[in-house]
Amino acid sequence: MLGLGASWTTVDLEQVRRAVEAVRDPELGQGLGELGMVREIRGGRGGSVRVELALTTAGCPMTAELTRDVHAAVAPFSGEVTVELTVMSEPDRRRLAERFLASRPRSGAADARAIYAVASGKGGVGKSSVAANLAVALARQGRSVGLLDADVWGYSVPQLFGVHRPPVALYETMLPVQAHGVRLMSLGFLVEEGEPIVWRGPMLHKALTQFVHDVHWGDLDVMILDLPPGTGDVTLSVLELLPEASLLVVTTPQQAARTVASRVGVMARDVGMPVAGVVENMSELVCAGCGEHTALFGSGGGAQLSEELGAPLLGRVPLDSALREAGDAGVPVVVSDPASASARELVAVAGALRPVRRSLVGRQLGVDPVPQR
Ligand SMILES: Nc1ncnc2c1ncn2[C@@H]1O[C@H](COP(=O)(O)OP(=O)(O)OP(=O)(O)O)[C@@H](O)[C@H]1O
Repeated sequence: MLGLGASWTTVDLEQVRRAVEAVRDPELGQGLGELGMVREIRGGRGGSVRVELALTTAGCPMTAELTRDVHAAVAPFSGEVTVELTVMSEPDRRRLAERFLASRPRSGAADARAIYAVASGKGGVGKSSVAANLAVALARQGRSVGLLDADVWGYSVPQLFGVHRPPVALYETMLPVQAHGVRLMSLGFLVEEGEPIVWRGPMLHKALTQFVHDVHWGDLDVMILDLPPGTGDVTLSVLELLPEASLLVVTTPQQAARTVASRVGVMARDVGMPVAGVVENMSELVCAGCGEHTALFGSGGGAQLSEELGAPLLGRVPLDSALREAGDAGVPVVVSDPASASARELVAVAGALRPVRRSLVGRQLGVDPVPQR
């Protein structure tokens, strides 16, 4: 109360401040109070409130979402809310970056409680679609999830999540882009849309090392890697950087696809990497009208591969136009059409995932469900 007449504010500004401080920054995933972004909060005539926030960068891509969330948080206390956005001073940005660096898990993404590297023998079998939807399904089950697009030449995470903005960079650290509850990083965020990556091996290795170690992933329950198809250099680099990863192999039911996918399994065995499971994608096509099942790409590839690799077949995702349309629209199918056959199967795969640790005696050890926080 400022005591400037009956028409002046009767709003409890301390209460408003607490509500604003509790709003989570959509990009940074932390409370605005904790991030030091809440500046002045002033009451005005007729119970109106003016909230001043300092953003990390002038071009912050999430201002609309942030403003909306602050309005919603203050609405119960005040009739009219104005949100004014300014930019942090350099010393404040530096302080925030230092705090991020100090609180960063020592090995970045490698400290995630479970790491799954999603691989395939060849391109186009739906590896990225599976990786993206598993990440979102796990996030919707309450896990903190990161998705690193290591498919450097064929990056598709920006398209699958419908985000094409660069990540926020704060001095020596970069913050993952958040979408559908998942923390994302992809080379595709750092180049112009559609621009090809023509980097040589050492540059790619350096970029991936930075993605793993220098990005502020925060405390992750699950890290999912979308590997390039096959068993090339980039795949080996990533697996070296994340030695605790277990492999998830995606294949179609087709015998030819199964054969090339089994090479990935051989590579995993050679580098001592456990295989968490196999996902068969583009299994039967189910006719929406008559319910008839058609094995467009043959059948049995997933089951055979699972037997060959001694790893469980975690699911058979049908060919489904809902999944393809969702990918084109930039909203993963588990969000856009959760009742579709493909979404239901992908959620079931997420529920069946179990990390497998390397055993000291050469035997794989199954451990309990994706660890809880
Ligand atoms: N179950 C499915 N039903 C229908 N369409 C699918 C299914 N899975 C994937 N697709 C579609 O197939 C295409 C290839 O999928 P995706 O990009 O996920 O494959 P990929 O194995 O990651 O390919 P690459 O390795 O070449 O990037 C996409 O257009 C995707 O929408």
